[in-house]
Amino acid sequence: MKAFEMVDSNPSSGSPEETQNPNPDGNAPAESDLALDNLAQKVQESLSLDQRHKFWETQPVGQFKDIGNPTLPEGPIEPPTPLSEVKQEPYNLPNLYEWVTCDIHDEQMCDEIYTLLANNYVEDDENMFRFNYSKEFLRWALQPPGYFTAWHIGVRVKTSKKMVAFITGIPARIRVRDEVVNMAEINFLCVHKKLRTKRLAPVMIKEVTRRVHLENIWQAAYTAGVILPTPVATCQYWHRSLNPKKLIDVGFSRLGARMTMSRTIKLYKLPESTVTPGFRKMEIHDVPAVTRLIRNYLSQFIVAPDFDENDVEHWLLPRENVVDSYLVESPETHEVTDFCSFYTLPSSILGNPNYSTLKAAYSFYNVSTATPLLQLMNDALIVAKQKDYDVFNALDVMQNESFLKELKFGPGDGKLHYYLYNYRVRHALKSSELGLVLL
Ligand SMILES: CCCCCCCCCCCCCC(=O)SCCNC(=O)CCNC(=O)[C@H](O)C(C)(C)COP(=O)(O)OP(=O)(O)OC[C@H]1O[C@@H](n2cnc3c(N)ncnc32)[C@H](O)[C@@H]1OP(=O)(O)O
Repeated sequence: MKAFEMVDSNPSSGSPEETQNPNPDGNAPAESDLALDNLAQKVQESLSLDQRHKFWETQPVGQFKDIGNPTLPEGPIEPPTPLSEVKQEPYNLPNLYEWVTCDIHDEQMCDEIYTLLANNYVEDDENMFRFNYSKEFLRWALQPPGYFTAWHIGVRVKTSKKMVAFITGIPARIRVRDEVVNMAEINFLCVHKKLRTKRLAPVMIKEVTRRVHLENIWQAAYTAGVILPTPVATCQYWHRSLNPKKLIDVGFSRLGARMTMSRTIKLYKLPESTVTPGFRKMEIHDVPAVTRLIRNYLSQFIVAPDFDENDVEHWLLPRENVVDSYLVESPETHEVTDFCSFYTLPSSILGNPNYSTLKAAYSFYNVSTATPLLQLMNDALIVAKQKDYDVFNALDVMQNESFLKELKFGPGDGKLHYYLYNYRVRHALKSSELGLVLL
């Protein structure tokens, strides 16, 4: 999942003239406002560090009180328990509700999950946009090689059978420094708006943990927009306008100071076609070459997935309206030298009379060896524009910082925190030390 990141409006941060996230007064904020914003965020973060976390304090995760303690070793926090000691029955839910294992192949089940998420999943702080994961996307996200149906967990109202909560896990091999760890990636935690703050989320998390343990897996990775004990890294989203007029009309971004609409449109204009010779869509026969390229590239990061060919075929082979992948095949040697990819995650635009959907592309995995990363990503922007996306989003993970400002991305105002369950890292990592993108 991603926090919804609306954009900071700091015109001096190297972001383009059109700044994003509207100010109520419609004026560009003064530097002093920005300093106050930063201060407010720091205060918020430290308050969150002081806050008690009744549930998270009981879990094998890095605790705030242990931050910076040099005596604690890196690695698993708790050893695995014998499988025979893992609780065999599901956790108790409040009486009105029941567990359901979700077979996402089932069209009706997929509809129910889609509807729950489309109406209740992540929104931005101002409740202007809500993630609208498509059904094809959910099927892709939940069925990687070796997935477990038992890890796709719903909660229904017993009487009406209405789906009111959801959480998922998928298996993944994730490398932390030299150690490849079998983990679960946890995502799509959602409780219906009418059932919030009733402590249902901790039960959902305990139940998915139990089901992951039953497969003899003891670690997990997840991301959240909220601060919990304790992030292993904190990233920022950046946004590159492709359709600035629409983004301004729907309140995603606003006209920069001293900018007109026509100047803004000109600022974000991209060439009609890509510029790199040999740039083409990835095909199935490219899987071995792309796997080699990506494995080699990801080896430089402290935390990264350990992709094999099956993973690359699943996660990176293009799927219409789900994931797009392009590569550069050298016209001379036919060697695959560069790769870029993005996934499709639209957002519903809430309460706008003219527009209902924001079409967003999210940068996924990118590797450059022969083509400068800047040029490769500019080509990715060009194809995204050709395909009618409104905005191209990227986190500041991997080497993304090297192209964000120059390619006219503007910084978002939210943060995305990365977490590991039952795995301690000694120091918080820089976002550029992360080689992992979760959906
Ligand atoms: C080995 C295998 C391990 C597998 C498990 C690994 C861990 C996986 C962890 C899950 C990774 C999920 C990754 C994603 O999908 S992140 C996406 C989360 N979803 C949304 O933001 C959608 C909109 N929001 C909601 O649906 C609800 O607000 C949710 C469901 C988020 C909370 O429901 P509600 O608002 O009704 O609250 P409550 O009264 O039931 O429960 C309150 C407790 O829940 C803690 N809380 C709140 N938000 C989150 C959050 N995003 N991750 C973890 N914990 C969270 C909170 O700090 C408090 O605990 P504590 O502070 O008192 O201690």
